[in-house]
Amino acid sequence: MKAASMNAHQSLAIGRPIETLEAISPAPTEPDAMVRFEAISKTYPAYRGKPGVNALQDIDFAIPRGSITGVIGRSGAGKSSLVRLINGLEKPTTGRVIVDNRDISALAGRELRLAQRSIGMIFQHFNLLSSRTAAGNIALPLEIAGWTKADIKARVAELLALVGIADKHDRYPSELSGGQKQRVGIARALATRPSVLLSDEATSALDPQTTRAILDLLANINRELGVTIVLITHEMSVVRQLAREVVVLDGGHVVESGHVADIFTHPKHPITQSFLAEVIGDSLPVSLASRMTSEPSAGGQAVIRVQVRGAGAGDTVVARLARDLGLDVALLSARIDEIGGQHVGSLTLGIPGGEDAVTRTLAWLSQHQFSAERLGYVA
Ligand SMILES: Nc1ncnc2c1ncn2[C@@H]1O[C@H](COP(=O)(O)OP(=O)(O)OP(=O)(O)O)[C@@H](O)[C@H]1O
Repeated sequence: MKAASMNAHQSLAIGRPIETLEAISPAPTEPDAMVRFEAISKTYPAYRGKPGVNALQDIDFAIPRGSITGVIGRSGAGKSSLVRLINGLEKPTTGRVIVDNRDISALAGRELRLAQRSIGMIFQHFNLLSSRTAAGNIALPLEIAGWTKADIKARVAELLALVGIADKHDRYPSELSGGQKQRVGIARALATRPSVLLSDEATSALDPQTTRAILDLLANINRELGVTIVLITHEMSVVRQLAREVVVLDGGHVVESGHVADIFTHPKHPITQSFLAEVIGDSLPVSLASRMTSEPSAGGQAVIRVQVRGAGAGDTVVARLARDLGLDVALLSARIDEIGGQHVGSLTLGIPGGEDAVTRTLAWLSQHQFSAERLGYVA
C-alpha cells in the first residue's frame, strides 16, 4: 500500500497539542501519510539464553491521514511491535517511522514525550487506574501535560459527553461495564487531542454487541475529529466493520495490503484467505451443505461460489451468465455485506449441464474478473 495510491479521506479538524512540535524535527514528506514505515526491521536481541527474535522485516507502508486502517495478524505476527514503533516505545533496528511528518524513531526524552501526546492509545484491558474515577482517569494525561484545573474540568466534561458517558463522571472502574471502561479509555486517549489513535485489540474483551457500539464510536470519532485510527486486531470481523484499508502481517512481514473491499473480494495470501473464511460465511446453508457431494451425478448441478462486489453485482452476474452462456443458472445462496463502504459478498450458484458448462462458467467468471471456486455438486 503506497501512500501515493491512497486517498486522504479528510484533513485534520482537531486542534494542536498545547505545546507545538514544529521546531523539533522538520521532516517534510508526503502530506498524505499520517504514519509511514520506511524499510523497517525490528530484532529483539538474545537475552538470558533466549535467542534473538526477528519480529518485523522489510516493512514499508503508509497509513493515510484521516483513515481507519486495520493491521491484522495471528499471535506473534508482529502487531504489537508495530504499534510500539508508532508511539516510540520501541526503536526500529533499521529504518524510520514517520508519524505526522516527524521521524519518531529519532526522538528521545522530552521531544519524544511531546510527540507521544499526539498519539493516543487504547488497550484490550482498558488499563484504567482503579483508584481514580472515570473523570480522574481522563484527567491524568492533561495533568501530566500541565493543563490548569479549570481547563481540565472543562475538557473532561467535553470528553465524557463525546464518548456517551457524561453520567459516569464520578464512577470508579469497578462500577463500570467493559464497554463503559473502554469509553473512558477512549476519552483518556483523546484528551490531548491526538492526531493518531492506536487501538490494540480494544474490543477483544467485549461481547459482540458492545464491540459493535465501540466500533461505531470509533467511526464517529474518525469522522467528526478527523483522527487517524490504526486498528490492531486478530479479528477480520473488526476490520470489516470499521476499516477502509487493511495490512495483513504474518511472520513479521506484510503479506498483503490494500482497500478492505479489494482484499475481501480478491484475497491472495493464504493467511488472508483463512482470516476471511472466519468471517464471510464459508458456511453454506445447512440444507445445501448436507446435500453436497464431491462427485457429479447425472442430471445434477455443480456448486460454484463467486465473490461479488458493488451494489447489484450479485443480480448482474447471474443474469449475464445465464444470457451469455445460455445456462439455466440457479442461485442457491447469497450473502452480501457492506465492507469498507462497498457491497461485498458471495453467491453460491448451481450450474447444470456437466463438466463443459462448469468449464465455460469458470472461464467466463475469470474473464470478467470474478474470483470463483467449485465447491462440489448437488443432485
Ligand atoms: N520485548 C520482546 N523481547 C523479545 N521478543 C519479543 C518482545 N516483544 C515481542 N517479541 C517477539 O516478537 C514476535 C512478535 O511479537 P508481537 O508481540 O509484536 O506480535 P503480536 O502479533 O502482537 O502477537 P500477539 O497478538 O500475541 O500479541 C514474537 O515472536 C514475540 O515473541
